[in-house]
This record gives sequence, C-alpha cells and structure tokens, in this order.
Amino acid sequence: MAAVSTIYSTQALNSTHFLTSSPSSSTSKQVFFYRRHQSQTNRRFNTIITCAAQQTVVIGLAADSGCGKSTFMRRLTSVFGGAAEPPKGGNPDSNTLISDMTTVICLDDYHSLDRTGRKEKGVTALDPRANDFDLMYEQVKALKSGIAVEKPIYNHVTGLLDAPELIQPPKILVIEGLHPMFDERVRELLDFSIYLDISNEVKFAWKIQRDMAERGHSLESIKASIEARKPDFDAFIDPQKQYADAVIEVLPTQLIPDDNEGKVLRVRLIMKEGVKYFSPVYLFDEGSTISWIPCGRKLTCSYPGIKFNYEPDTYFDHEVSVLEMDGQFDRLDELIYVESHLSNLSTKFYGEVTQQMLKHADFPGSNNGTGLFQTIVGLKIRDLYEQLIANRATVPAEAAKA
Ligand SMILES: Nc1ncnc2c1ncn2[C@@H]1O[C@H](COP(=O)(O)OP(=O)(O)OP(=O)(O)O)[C@@H](O)[C@H]1O
Ligand SMILES: O=C(CO)[C@H](O)[C@H](O)COP(=O)(O)O
Repeated sequence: MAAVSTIYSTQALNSTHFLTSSPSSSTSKQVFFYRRHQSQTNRRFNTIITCAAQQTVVIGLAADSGCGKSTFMRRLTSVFGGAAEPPKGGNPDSNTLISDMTTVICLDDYHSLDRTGRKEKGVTALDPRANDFDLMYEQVKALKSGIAVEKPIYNHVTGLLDAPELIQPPKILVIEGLHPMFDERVRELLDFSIYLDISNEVKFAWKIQRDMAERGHSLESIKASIEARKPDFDAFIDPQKQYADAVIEVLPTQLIPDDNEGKVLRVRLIMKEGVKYFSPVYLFDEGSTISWIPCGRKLTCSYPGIKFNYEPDTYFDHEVSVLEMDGQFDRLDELIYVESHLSNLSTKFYGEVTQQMLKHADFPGSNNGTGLFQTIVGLKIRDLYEQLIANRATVPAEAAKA
C-alpha cells in the first residue's frame, strides 16, 4: 500500500502540517507520521507510531506556578502505583514524568516564546500569545487516540525551547500547568479536570517558603514577581476554575482570629454534581449541611483544633457539594477516624486514604486538608479511570450484538 499524505495548515501559527500514514510491518498496527514545520522558530515536531486500540484517559490539572501541582501529581501517581520518572535516556531537563499507568506532561512545554522572546514582546508565560494552543490540542488529541507525539520541551533551566521528546500514549495522561482548560478544544478532550485555587495570602506564604528559603530570592523580588503576574493570572488562569470538575480551594484559617501567618489552612473541596463516573464525597449524610468538630476522644487536636463542614452549594451556576476542613492533624495515624465518617471515597479497602497519607507524610500539606483532599481526588480519579475503561470494554460488545 502506498503511503498517504495529507497537508493542511493552521492560520494562527503560519505553519504547515503533514500527516502521513503508511503501513507498518505489523499487520495489527498502523503507523502514522505527523510532521509539523514551524517556519518562525524552525522547530519541528513529528507525531509517530502506533495507533493501538487503547484509548487514553485525559486528566487536566490547572494552577498557577508554585501552587502545589507537582505535589499533587506525586500523590496521584502514587495511587496508581509505581514510581514516576522522567523519560529514560532523554533530556535531563525534561518536565515529563512517566510511571506504569500515567504520563504527566507539563503544559509549559507548549510555550511558543522562550524567555527572551517573552521579554522582547513584553508578555508573560501566562499570556495565551506566549503559548501554542493549536499544537497542544493536536498533540493531546493524538495521544488520546493512541498516537505517539514528539512534544516540545521548555527548558526551565535555560529558558530555551529544547529539541522535542517522544511521548507514547499512556493509559492515563495528565496535562498539568497554567492552561489545561483555557482552550475549548483542549477542554473538550478532558475526562476530568481539577483546579488548585490558592488564595493570594497562602500563595505568598508558600512562595516565600520555597523561593526565599530554598532558592535564595529576596522578599522584594518575590512580591514583585507575584504582582507582575497578577493581571494575567486574573485574566487567563483564574477563570478556568469555572470549568473544573473539582476545585481545591486553599484559604487562611478561620479558627484563629486575624491570622496572618498562613500556616493553618482552611481547605475546601468543591465537587461538581452530575459528572459522569464521579460521585462527590460526603460527610455523614449526602446532601445535608453538616458541621463537625471531631476533636475529643478519638482525634488529638492541639490549638486551634479542627473543624469540618459539608454542604450543597452552587459554584459558577453549577450544583456542587463542598467538603471543608479547617485546621491541622496532630497525629496522622488517627486520620482513620475522620476517614471512617466520609463516604463515596472510592477506596479499595478500609483505611486506604489514611494509608496513602501516612505513606507520604513528608509531602507538603500532609497534616491538613490540602494533602487529604489531594489524596481523595487521586482515589476518585482511579475510580473514574476504572469505570471509563470498563464502560469502553462493554460498549463495543453491545454494539456488536445490535
Ligand atoms: N499543601 C501545601 N502545604 C504547604 N506548602 C505547600 C503545599 N503545596 C505546595 N507547597 C509549597 O509550594 C511549593 C511548590 O509546590 P509544588 O512544587 O508542588 O508546586 P508547583 O505548582 O508544581 O510549582 P511549579 O509550577 O513552580 O513547579 C513547595 O515547595 C512548598 O513549599
Ligand atoms: O509559570 C510558569 C510555570 O508554570 C513559569 O513562569 C513559566 O513556565 C516560565 O518559566 P521561567 O520562569 O522558567 O522562564
């Protein structure tokens, strides 16, 4: 069979695409070559390899920089088992993490302008003009349908766009970064989406902790960087939360009057109702409004204690369930007491949430609602994945019967 080639172009990027399909040596698989020439930067991305029967489940995770995406990813990949590592033998500055079941790609890799380019044009990385949404869409779509891609790499060390890396379609693809829900076409590809909504006060406290304590930045430069990003954050990143299936909102505590330390947190897990394969977690009684202070005989709480809240609400005109935890745990092993009062956790055995939390006790947020809710969302995603796969397996069989 002769190779078939189709050529088409995208206006926005002034680029030409070649989609070439040719037979592989294996009869059960078809090989596709997908080549993209971008005249402006001379970058070239080939999309190749097998178009297998498998379909990839795609999860989107959006948040600003330094808001806990990597920590969440480590909790999520741990739920699926196996260590997540950068592609073997590849670029040491790759942003990709691969484990048995999951591949996490960082959307910074779709920056179309490098650090110098952004400076010259006076745009931030949060600005859509600094990102290639056409390529992001094409590549996520390809991976979702089982086609490997050569994805660009944005090098955070040099600020340059490096040579691309080959990404094979995984069972679960997580796209994490600034804009997973910004482009409608990419959004439509997501099977589940999460937004980490960190309030300004908390973001500032975390930035200081990391960039001042660990990276030697000055307080003034951290403040200046947050201020410089704010207008674009408000315009392009924050609005994405309206599309998320789950939002983890992190706020200062209400248990300490006028707290300005930002150490004790009030964390809200906002779960959209009516999302296929996702049933919101609840406390005691589904749909009721519950306020619960679990401190006492079975849960050790030092000042200022712990308070849970659960209630139905609306969020951007969507019906949601909100589970809230204010305060922090003194003893993680006692978390089982809280876990036993929560329902719809999608655990595989009694105490799995507590076990996961204990396993990663050294991760940031393990003693409060950030770690607890990230772990719960990880388990819900595993459940969603299993239901989706089971459903896909039965649909063709039923179609064949008809
Ligand atoms: N739940 C948390 N509680 C306390 N601090 C946290 C929490 N999550 C993250 N942090 C702080 O924020 C820093 C950044 O976290 P992380 O690397 O997970 O974020 P990120 O969104 O992946 O950042 P970047 O996009 O810059 O790589 C951590 O080093 C830690 O100091
Ligand atoms: O928002 C960011 C990551 O989410 C970064 O600011 C963006 O990717 C630009 O990177 P760098 O600061 O290394 O130039």
